[in-house]
This record gives sequence, structure tokens and C-alpha cells, in this order.
Amino acid sequence: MKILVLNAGSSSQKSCLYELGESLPQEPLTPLWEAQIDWTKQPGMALIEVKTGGGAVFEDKLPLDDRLKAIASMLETLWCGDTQVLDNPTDIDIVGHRVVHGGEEYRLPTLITAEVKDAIARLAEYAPIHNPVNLEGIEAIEQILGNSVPQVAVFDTAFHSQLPPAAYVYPGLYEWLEQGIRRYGFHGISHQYCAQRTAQILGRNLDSLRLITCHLGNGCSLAAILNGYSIDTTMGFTPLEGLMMGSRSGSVDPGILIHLLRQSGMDAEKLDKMLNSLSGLKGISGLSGDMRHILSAIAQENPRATLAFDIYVHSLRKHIGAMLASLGGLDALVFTGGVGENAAAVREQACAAFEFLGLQLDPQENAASPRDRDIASFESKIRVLIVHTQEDWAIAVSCWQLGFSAASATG
Ligand SMILES: Nc1ncnc2c1ncn2[C@@H]1O[C@H](COP(=O)(O)OP(=O)(O)O)[C@@H](O)[C@H]1O
Ligand SMILES: CC(=O)OP(=O)(O)O
Ligand SMILES: [Mg+2]
Repeated sequence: MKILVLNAGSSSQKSCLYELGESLPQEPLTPLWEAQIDWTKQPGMALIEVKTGGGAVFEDKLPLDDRLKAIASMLETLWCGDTQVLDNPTDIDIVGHRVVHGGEEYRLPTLITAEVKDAIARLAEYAPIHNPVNLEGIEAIEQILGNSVPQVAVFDTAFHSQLPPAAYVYPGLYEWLEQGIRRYGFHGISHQYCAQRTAQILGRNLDSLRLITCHLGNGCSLAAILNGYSIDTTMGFTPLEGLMMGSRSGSVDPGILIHLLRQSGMDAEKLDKMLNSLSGLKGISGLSGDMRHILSAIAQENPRATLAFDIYVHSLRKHIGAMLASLGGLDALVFTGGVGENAAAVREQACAAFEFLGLQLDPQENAASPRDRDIASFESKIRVLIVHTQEDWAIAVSCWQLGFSAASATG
């Protein structure tokens, strides 16, 4: 089965093609083809990068005015040119999409229909920098590949759909809950994949493990995972709550928002932009939301970059402490996402706060940032792992499990 995966983020559209046979391999497969469009790296331009399992590469630049055209150009490299891996677009059996907000209704991978698309559009109100671009990917496939290929939405909220009420009900008005204002949690595809991979790496059963998974990418969240179930998480009704992030504030006193709204000239749109796009590492450093830029500015003794890093670590430690309390103990702390997998200084400083529990990193292993490895010292009472998140692979597996093929879907 040939499975195309689209993972749309606020700044990029990533895509992979996997081929899966009749049984699921133990380890994630390397995609036959991988591509990415970066919408923000160069102002006014969409940068396309493609590589194949066979080592072919392709790069292109298109004006940003027509995003659909850029997506079409990216997908064409599947069946044309040096990166060709398919004879024909109709060779694609199924397309899987990461969809960030699935609300209360969508708790399982779901075949996309007009009704599902309406729900994704409706929920864009709560995930304004995510759901619209997820929908854009779905509509691009409809236009480029037609309606005969089945499309599946895999929701980032799904893994957290069994949180206990005390973790998902906000202590505001009871009516909030009746209106669907509750904690949903996000990055579920990544948290679930990393939990399963951790159990595999440790040679333990997931159903007897207490884990905290730290997804630290552009967006950042933690999950407290008990016996394979998410029982608490730091993101909430929207992907804005919790940890300090690249350009998002994470949790701030809601009184600040009331104060800002009362100030002349401040409205919901401006607040949205301020909290989602101009805050976090970017807002504090005044430089960038990219941890690599923050670390190099710290090396140049930039005081605002240092402050941004210190707040990031403080927020991370504090929220790990909260997840620890929800779990009542911990077998392994897991780092994933671009920052979690690569920034040794973040892991070192976060872990230092938990030495009193007998958690101890192996400093050399930590400095080397190895993928899918236990980096705790031999004596450590809590294991610490780096797991390379593979959301696209997890989406492909969900599609495979749904058991669709172009043949069965079209009868
Ligand atoms: N070598 C590195 N050292 C520190 N941070 C890194 C490194 N590589 C990537 N990052 C960070 O990872 C972030 C992106 O993480 P990623 O998981 O790819 O994000 P996304 O949420 O877009 O999927 C970047 O903003 C960057 O700060
Ligand atoms: C849900 C979310 O924050 O996703 P991302 O980290 O991709 O922005
Ligand atoms: Mg991501």
C-alpha cells in the first residue's frame, strides 16, 4: 500500500510517501520520498526541497502568491523528474493528514468527508495557525489527485481524549464545559508514538510504565502517560497553553489579557497575533523563535537571549514537576521535537532540577544527542530518553491500520 502523508505546520508543509506491505515492521521505515515547502524562510517565496530514499534531491523556489501551485509542484516530483518514485499519481492508495484540532467528536483516525472538512474548518477558531493549513492540504489533494483517493485525518487531540475530568475541566463556569470549552491537548500523535517507542527501546511493556514525554519543537507540550494513556498534558483548549514556545507565550496570567483588552487599540486579533506569533523565545529575545539562534546569541553574551533561555528552562522544569505530580512517580522522561532531540543544554538544565529524585544524565551521551537512546547514567533511578519523533510514520501506520486501499475504497 502506497501511503502519502501531509503534515502541515504554520511555517511549513511536510510530506512523505511510504510503502507498507501486509505486516507492520518493528521499526519505522524510511520514506520512499520526502518533501517540504518552507513558507517563511525567504520572504515572498515558497522553498521546495525534495529527497528520495534512493538519494535523489530536488530544490525549487516559487512565488508565494499561489500556495496550491507550490503544493502541486511539490507533489509532481513524486511522478516526474529525478525524484520520481511513482509511475502515476493514481498509484497512491491513501493520503493521511495530521489535523491538529479534532474537538470532542473526532477521537479516531477518520475518513475525510465534506462533514469532516466542515468540522475541521469550524475548529479552526480554536487552532487558528494549524487547522486552516491542514484543510488547505486536504483541498490541495482533492484538486491535484481528485476525489477517488481516500483521505484520512489523524488528529493531534485524539490521544488525549481519555483525560480524567479533573484534568480536562477548567475551573471557570460549568457552562464552559457544556460549550466544549475544556482541555483537549495536542501533539498527541507525537506523544503516543514516543511512548510506544520508549517502551520498545527500554524493552518494557507500555502498560506498566509512567512516562513524561516532552515534545519541544516550535510548539511545545508535555504529556503524563500512565500505562499507555495520556492522563494529563500542558496544552489545553488551544495549542497556546502551557510551556513557553518558539513564538507562543504558553500560560500567562489571564488578568494580563483583560488588562491589554481594556487598553485602547487592543482587540482579539491583535492579542491572537501577540500571543501566538510574537511571544515566547522570539518575544523575549527580540531575535528569533529558533532555539539555534538563541543558543548562538547566548554564546555572544546577548542578555535577552539568555533571559529567553532561562524562562524556557524554568517553564519546562515547572511543568515537568506538574506532570510528575499527576503521575505520582516516573519511570522515564522522554525528549523529542527539534529542541528536545538536539538541544543538549535544554535537557541538561531541565534534568538538573530532578536530581533529588535520583535522576542522573550521562553527560557524554547527553552532549552527543543520540537518536532513540537512553541517555541516563547507569545508576539513574529514572531513565531519560531521546526519541526522534516520527509523526508522519505514525500517520502512515494509522492509515494502514484503517485498511483502506484505492481498490476497496472505489469498489
Ligand atoms: N541542533 C539544534 N539545536 C537546538 N535547537 C534545534 C536544533 N535543530 C532544531 N532545533 C529547534 O527545533 C525547532 C523546530 O522543531 P521541530 O520539531 O522541527 O518543529 P515543528 O514544530 O515545526 O515540527 C527549531 O525552531 C529549532 O529551534
Ligand atoms: C499543536 C502544535 O502546536 O503543533 P506545532 O508544534 O506543529 O505548531
Ligand atoms: Mg512538529
